[in-house]
Amino acid sequence: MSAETGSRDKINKKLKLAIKRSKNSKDDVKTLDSRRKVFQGNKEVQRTSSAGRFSKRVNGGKERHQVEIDDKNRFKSVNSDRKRKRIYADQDTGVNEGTFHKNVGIPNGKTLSWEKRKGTMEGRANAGGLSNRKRSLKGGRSSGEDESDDNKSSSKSVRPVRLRSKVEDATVESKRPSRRPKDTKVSAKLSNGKLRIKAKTVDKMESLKLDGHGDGSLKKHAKSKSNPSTHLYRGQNKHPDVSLVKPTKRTVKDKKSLDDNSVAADNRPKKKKRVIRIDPYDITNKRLDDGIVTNESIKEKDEDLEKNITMSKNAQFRAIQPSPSILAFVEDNLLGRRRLIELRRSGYNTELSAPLDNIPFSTSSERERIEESIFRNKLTFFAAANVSSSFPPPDLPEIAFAGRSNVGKSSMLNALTRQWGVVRTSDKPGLTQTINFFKLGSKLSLVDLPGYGFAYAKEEVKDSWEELVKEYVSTRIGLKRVCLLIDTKWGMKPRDHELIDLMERAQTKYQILLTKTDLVFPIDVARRAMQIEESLKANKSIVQPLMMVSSKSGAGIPSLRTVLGKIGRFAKH
Ligand SMILES: Nc1nc2c(ncn2[C@@H]2O[C@H](COP(=O)(O)OP(=O)(O)OP(=O)(O)O)[C@@H](O)[C@H]2O)c(=O)[nH]1
Ligand SMILES: [Mg+2]
Repeated sequence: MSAETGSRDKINKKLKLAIKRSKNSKDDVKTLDSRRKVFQGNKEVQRTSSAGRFSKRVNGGKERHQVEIDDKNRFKSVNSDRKRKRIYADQDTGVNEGTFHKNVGIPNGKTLSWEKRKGTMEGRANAGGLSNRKRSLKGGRSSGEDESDDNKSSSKSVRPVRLRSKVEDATVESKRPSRRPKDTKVSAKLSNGKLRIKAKTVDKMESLKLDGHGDGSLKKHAKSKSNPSTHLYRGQNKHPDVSLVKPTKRTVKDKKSLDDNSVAADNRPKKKKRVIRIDPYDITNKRLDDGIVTNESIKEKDEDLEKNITMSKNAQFRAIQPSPSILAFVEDNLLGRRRLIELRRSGYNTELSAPLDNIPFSTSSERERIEESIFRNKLTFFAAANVSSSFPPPDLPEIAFAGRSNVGKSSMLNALTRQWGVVRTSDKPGLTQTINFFKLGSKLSLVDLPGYGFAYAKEEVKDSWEELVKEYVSTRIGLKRVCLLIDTKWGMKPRDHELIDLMERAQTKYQILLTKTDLVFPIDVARRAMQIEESLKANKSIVQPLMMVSSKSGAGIPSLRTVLGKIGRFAKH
C-alpha cells in the first residue's frame, strides 16, 4: 500500500506541476504574443521568426521547454536587435569603437572612413540612438559639427540617414567621395551586414563655415557657390584655415572671386609675368619691331649707310678701267701678286729675297750690281730728331720717306740700298718714332719719317709725331723730295690728303709710291694708280710718275733708284 500511495503522491505532484506549468505556459504565450506585437513593425524580425513552430510548441511539455528555448533564442534575437540599437548608441557615444571609429584617427590614410572624409560623424559623440544619429548626420558636415548642429541652415541642407538593417554586426563601408562633388549630401545605408553611407554637402554650409573661420567679408558670398575642394580639405582637416593654406589652382580662382581684399587672397602666389619671346626668324615678330624707332635702330641704319658708302667706294674702285699703258707697265714689271713659276719663267731668281730686284743683300761686291751708282754707297745713320731744333744741318740733298704707319717706309730704305740691319723695321705700327737721318755716301741723305695714323702709341705722342713731320716737310731746307708711300691695298686716307695739302702749300716736291704691290692683283695695282693720279692730277707739287714698288718682291725698285738717283746727281748744294 505504501508503495501504491507513494506512487499516487508522485503522480499527483506531477499533475499539479503540470497544471502549474500549463498556466505558466499560457502566460508565456501572452507575453510572446505581446512581444510579437512589439516587433510587428520589424519586418525582418517577422521574417526570421518561426511563427508556425512556435504555435505547435506551446501545446506540449517538451515542446514548451523548446518554446522557452526558442523564446530565449527569440529573446536573443530581440536582445540582439536591442543590442544592435545599443551598438548604435554605443557607437554614437564612442564606447564601441567599431568600424566607424577605426579610421577616424588616420590622418592621411587612403581608407579614410566616410565621416573622416566628410567630417559628419564628429558630432555624434553626444548623440544617442538612431534619431540622434540622424540628427548628427544632418548637422555633422565639417569640423565644426557641434556648431553646425545648431545651425538651421545646415540642418536643412542635409538629407536624413536611411537605415536598412537586419544584421547583428554592422560594418560600415565608406564610400569614397568624389574629388569634386558639386552638391554633397549625407545618407547612410545599412543593409546586408554593411552600412553604406553617402555624404553630400550643400554649398550654403561651406559658405557659413567660411563665415565662422574666415573674414567677415566672406559673408557677402554666403550664397555663392563654394569650392568643393575646400569642402574636401575642411572635412579632412579640422582647421579650415590650414586647408586654405594649401590651395589648389581652383581654390585660388575662387578666392579671387570671393574677395580681392581678403587675407587669403593676399597670400595666394602672384602670377609670373608672361615673357614674350620674339623669334628673330619669325616674320610676324619682325613686324612688331618695324614700328619701334630706337637709338639702336638708328645706329643700325647709319651703319648700313656707311656700309653702302664703303661698298660704293669699292664698287667705284672696281669700276675703274685702267689705261692700257698702265696695264702694260704693270705687266712688264711683274707688279702685283705673282706666282713664283711665273717669275722663274721670266728669268728671275726666286731664291733671292727680292727676286725682281735681282740683287742680294749686304755684300759690297754684290752691291756693285745696282744700276744706280749712288745707291752703291754705304748707308749710315747720322742723326735722329724728335723736335725740329734737333734736326741736323742740311749739308746734303735729302729724300724723305713719309706715309702712314706700317706702310713700309723703313723697308723701302733697305730695299733701295740693299743693306741689312741699318734701318730697323717691324710689323708693329709705330716703330719709327723719331726722324732718322741716313747718309748714302757723301752725295745724298735719306730720311726715315715716323708714320702717322694708326700706331701703338698715345694720342699725344702720335700728334707730336704728326706735327714734327708736318714741320719737317714744310720747313726743311735741303729737302729735295718727299716720297709719300701709299699702301696699294687701302689707297689714300684723309691724313695722306692733309699731308699733301701741306706740301702743296709749302711747295715741297713729293712723289707717290704705291707700296706692297705684291699683295694685290695686278689689275688692282693699275686701278689704284689710275685712281690716285686722277685724284691728284690738279696738284702742282706732285712729281710724276707715280711709282709702284714692292720691297718684298723688288718690283719697281730699280726704277725708283733711277728716279731718286737723278736727285743726288743733279742736286745743287
Ligand atoms: N708684303 C710686303 N710687306 C712689306 C713690304 N714693305 C714692307 N713690308 C712689311 O710691312 C711691315 C712694316 O714695314 P716697315 O718698313 O716697318 O713700315 P714703316 O712704314 O716703317 O712703319 P712705321 O715705322 O711704324 O711707320 C714689315 O713687316 C714689312 O716686312 C712690301 O713691299 N711687301
Ligand atoms: Mg719705320
